[in-house]
Amino acid sequence: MSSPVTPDAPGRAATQPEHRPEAAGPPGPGRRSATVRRFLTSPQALGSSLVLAAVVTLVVFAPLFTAHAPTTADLEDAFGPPGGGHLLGFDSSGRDVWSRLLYGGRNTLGGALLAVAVALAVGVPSGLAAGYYGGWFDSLSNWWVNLVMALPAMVVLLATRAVLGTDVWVLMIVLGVLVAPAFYRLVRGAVAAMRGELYVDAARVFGLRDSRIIARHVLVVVRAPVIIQGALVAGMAIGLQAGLEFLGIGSGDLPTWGAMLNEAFTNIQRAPLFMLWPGLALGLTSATLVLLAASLRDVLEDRGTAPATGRGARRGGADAPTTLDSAGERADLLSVRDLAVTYTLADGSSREVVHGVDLDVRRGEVLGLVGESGSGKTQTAFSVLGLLPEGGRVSRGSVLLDGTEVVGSTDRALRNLRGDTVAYVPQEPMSNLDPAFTIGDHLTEPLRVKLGLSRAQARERALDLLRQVEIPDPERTFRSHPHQISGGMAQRVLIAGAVSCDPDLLVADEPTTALDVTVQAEVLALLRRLQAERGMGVLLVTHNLGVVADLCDRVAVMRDGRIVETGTTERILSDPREDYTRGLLDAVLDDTPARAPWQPREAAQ
Ligand SMILES: Nc1ncnc2c1ncn2[C@@H]1O[C@H](COP(=O)(O)OP(=O)(O)OP(=O)(O)O)[C@@H](O)[C@H]1O
Repeated sequence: MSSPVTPDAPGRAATQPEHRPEAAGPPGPGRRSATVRRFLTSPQALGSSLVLAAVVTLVVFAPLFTAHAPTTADLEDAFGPPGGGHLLGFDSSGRDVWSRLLYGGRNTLGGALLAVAVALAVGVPSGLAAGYYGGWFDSLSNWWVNLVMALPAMVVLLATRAVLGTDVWVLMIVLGVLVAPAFYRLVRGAVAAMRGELYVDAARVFGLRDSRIIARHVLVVVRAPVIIQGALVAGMAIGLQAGLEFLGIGSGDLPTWGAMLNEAFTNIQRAPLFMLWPGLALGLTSATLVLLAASLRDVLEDRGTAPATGRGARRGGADAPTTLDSAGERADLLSVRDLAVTYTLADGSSREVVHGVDLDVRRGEVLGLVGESGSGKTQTAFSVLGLLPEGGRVSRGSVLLDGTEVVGSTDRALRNLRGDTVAYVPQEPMSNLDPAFTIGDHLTEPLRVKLGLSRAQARERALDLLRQVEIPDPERTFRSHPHQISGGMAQRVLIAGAVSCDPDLLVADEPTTALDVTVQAEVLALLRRLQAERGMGVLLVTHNLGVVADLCDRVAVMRDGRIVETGTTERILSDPREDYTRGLLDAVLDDTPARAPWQPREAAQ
């Protein structure tokens, strides 16, 4: 147990925490403009995108750059040299090479684009769903992906040609399906890694839908790697398609760079230069795509990354026996009865970690849930929020929140409760803020979604909330990213977010544990003031009896997954009936150095 801290100066919430130096991350104008700036100052990124843009322009606007049709043949012109408006001369059938190069590029690039689009359409949504939801869909899609990856692409394409014909577009669709696993694996891995991040939970607690969380928090994470992979796959598709055409497997009558190569190869003795133009076009485009992918990786991935503090990181392990306290009439705001939480472990066995908990929080009341680490406080709190970690479930009991049963509720019903009936203040403020978004984004999103405010109204309200939580420079903080503010400020921001939709109940899980001692006192004072002003009920999870003494009306003491004693704070602190509670109190006295009576800081120095 970390050493308990009793707030020194109740009621005084100073404004001391300041912005962190800009050196901690990209400065001022925000990450988007920093990314653009990085892109524009990278010669490789700029050069490759300019070359690609030139190729695409030539190909897309082919009629503007050539007056000749790519299929008009005149055998009299066969192998004719450049001249008379024919920039690169004639091929073996007397067709204009320049025009075939431009129109052929349309089919080659269009085919590659189709393959990438199919791969994205198949790979990204399935990767998102498998990574985010896991479960049977994940198992099934992994099996399918392994199967597809085991198939040799060229053989499948040859078989497709035999069955479905020589249409190059059909071949590209099949190629798209074959390369979709590259996107699937990339996205699934990234999403599964961030699924446990606390800011994803925080977004859920704000009552946001899964689709919105995925669009807002998850897609942002995979956006950069998907773009990079897209450029690489496009280069690969161009190469594969040209290879097929070169082997004479594609549709011979459609001009493509691969078909031009094939035709040039058959005449290599007579006109070796024929190989040059399609080879150059293919080489230049593929090399440009690879260079562009590499520079996009440097530009896009040079961003702040989420602090890797998944929720699993702070869990311990223990199991144990039984006893129960409290019951009687159920409170109007939160009433928990006989709550049990069970985890399914990796070996398939089950483990009950909360064993029949009863709890009540009345409107405007602050209940402290105390107990040593691993006693089940957080599991109880997560059950109230309907937000148990993966593998955990409420295996028994009832959680009535403002008259609505949380246990067994649909996602929709839970979303309706979160934000305006119940809100959450977490233990680790930084992990609960998505590093890709500004503080303003974090605060305005729930206001717009839950309260239906316009962008301008949400901004005003968010700034007002920042003022209420005593952030010194609200405008600046609004524009800042999480890494630009201190932990204390981040916790104030999360408290502002939690009270933004006027919840009836605030669940605060060790809200000051991750903060340093001086900031702890300020954040507690802030919570006390907001609770009093708004008349909120609070379920305060803590192991710190000092915090309990300062904030709580009543206390429930938890041990090994059970409530062992409940009572008013005064009674529990002055006359504990259980040895365990007495032990907790003794630990506070043992751990805390003897202190002189409180006096103002200046006087104490
Ligand atoms: N994902 C999990 N799988 C299995 N058991 C878990 C999991 N998460 C928590 N537990 C177990 O549940 C019990 C209660 O954990 P809980 O996090 O509620 O404790 P706590 O009192 O909040 O402690 P702390 O203050 O350290 O967070 C512990 O024995 C823990 O090992």
